[in-house]
Amino acid sequence: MHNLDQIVHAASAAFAATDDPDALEQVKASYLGKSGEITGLLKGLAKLPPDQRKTAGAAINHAKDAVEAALAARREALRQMALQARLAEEALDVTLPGRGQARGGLHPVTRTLERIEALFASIGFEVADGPEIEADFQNFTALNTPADHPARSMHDTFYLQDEAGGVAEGVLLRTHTSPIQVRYMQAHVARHAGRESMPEIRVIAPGRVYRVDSDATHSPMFHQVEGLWIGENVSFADLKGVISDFLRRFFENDDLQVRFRPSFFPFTEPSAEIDMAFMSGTLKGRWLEIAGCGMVHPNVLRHVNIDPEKYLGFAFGMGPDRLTMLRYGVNDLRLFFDGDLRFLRQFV
Ligand SMILES: CNC(=O)COc1cccc(Nc2cc(Cl)ccn2)c1
Repeated sequence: MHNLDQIVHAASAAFAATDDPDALEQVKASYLGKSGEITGLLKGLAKLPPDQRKTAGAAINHAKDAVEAALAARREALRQMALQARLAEEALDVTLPGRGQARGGLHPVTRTLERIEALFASIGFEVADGPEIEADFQNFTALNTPADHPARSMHDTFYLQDEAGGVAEGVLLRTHTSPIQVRYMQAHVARHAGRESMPEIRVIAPGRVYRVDSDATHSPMFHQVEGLWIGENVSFADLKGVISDFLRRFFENDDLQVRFRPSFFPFTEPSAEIDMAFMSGTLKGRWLEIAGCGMVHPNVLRHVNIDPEKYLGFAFGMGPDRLTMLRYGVNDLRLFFDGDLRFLRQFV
C-alpha cells in the first residue's frame, strides 16, 4: 500500500503546481477521472482475492478522499487568488485628489475689450465691427491721410496680393479700427438720407489691427479700440469728460489724473494725446500715455457726406493691450500672446 501514499503525495504536488483552474481539472482527471490512477485501482479490486478486497478498498478510498481534499483545497486557493487579483485590479484609491473639471477663462485682453465695450455701452455707445481686409479709401483716404503719407507705405502697411501675385491696388490689412467707424458713418448717413437731421452717432470700434513693424515690443497683429461721437453740439469738453470718466471707471480708481497734451493726427483737429497718472500705488505720479484723440477733421466728415457746418464731434483711439498691462500690472506685452498657460491661468 505504500504506493497509495506516493500517489496521494504526487497528486497533492501536481495540484499545488497548477495555477490555472482548467489545468487543475486536467490533473484531477488523471487521478480521479474515468481513466484516472485512483479509479483504475478501484476497478482492480474485483481481481483481488475476496478476503483482501475489504482492506484494499478501504485503503484506496482513504487515498481517494485525501486526493479529493487536496483538490478542493487547491480549487479554493485558486478561487481566492482570482478574487484577490480582481480586487487589486479594481481597487479604487479613494484618497486620490478629485480630477475635477478644469475651468476655462477669457483671455485678459478679451476681458479688457468686453469691459471697455460695457463701460461705453452704459453711456449709449454702440459696438461696431468691420472687415479686417480693408479698402484704401476707408483706411486712409476717408481719414484725410495725404496720398504720400508714410503710413501708406508698404514699410508700415500690409498690402494684399492679387491672383497674379502682384500688389492688389488699394487692398490692405487695416492698420487701425477707424475704417469701421468710416463704414458706420457711411451706413448711418445712407439710413437717414433725406431727413432734416440725422440722429447722433455714438460708436465704439474694437478689433484686431495690423502693422508691418514687429520687434521685441511690437507684434504685427495687435488690438485697438476707437470711439466716435458725432452730433450737432458735441464739444472738446464732452471729449474730456467722457475719457476721464471712462478711465476712472475702467481702473476703478477716482484718484487718477488725466491730461490732454496737444498733438497731431491727419484725421482730427485739434488733436491731443491722453496721459493718465495714478495718485497712489507703485506707478504713483508717473504720466502714462494711454490714447490719442481729437475733434473729427471736417474733411473726414465730408468724405462720408456729413456736413461739417452742421455736425461735429470727437474721436479717440486706444490700445487695449496697454490698458490690460496697466490694469493687471503686467510689464511685458508679449506675455499676453505667448500662450503660456502658467501666465494666462492667473486670469481665469
Ligand atoms: C492708439 N490710437 C492712437 O494713438 C490715435 O488714435 C486716434 C486718435 C484720434 C482719432 C482716432 N480715430 C478717428 C476715427 C475717425 Cl472715423 C475719425 C477721426 N479719428 C484715432
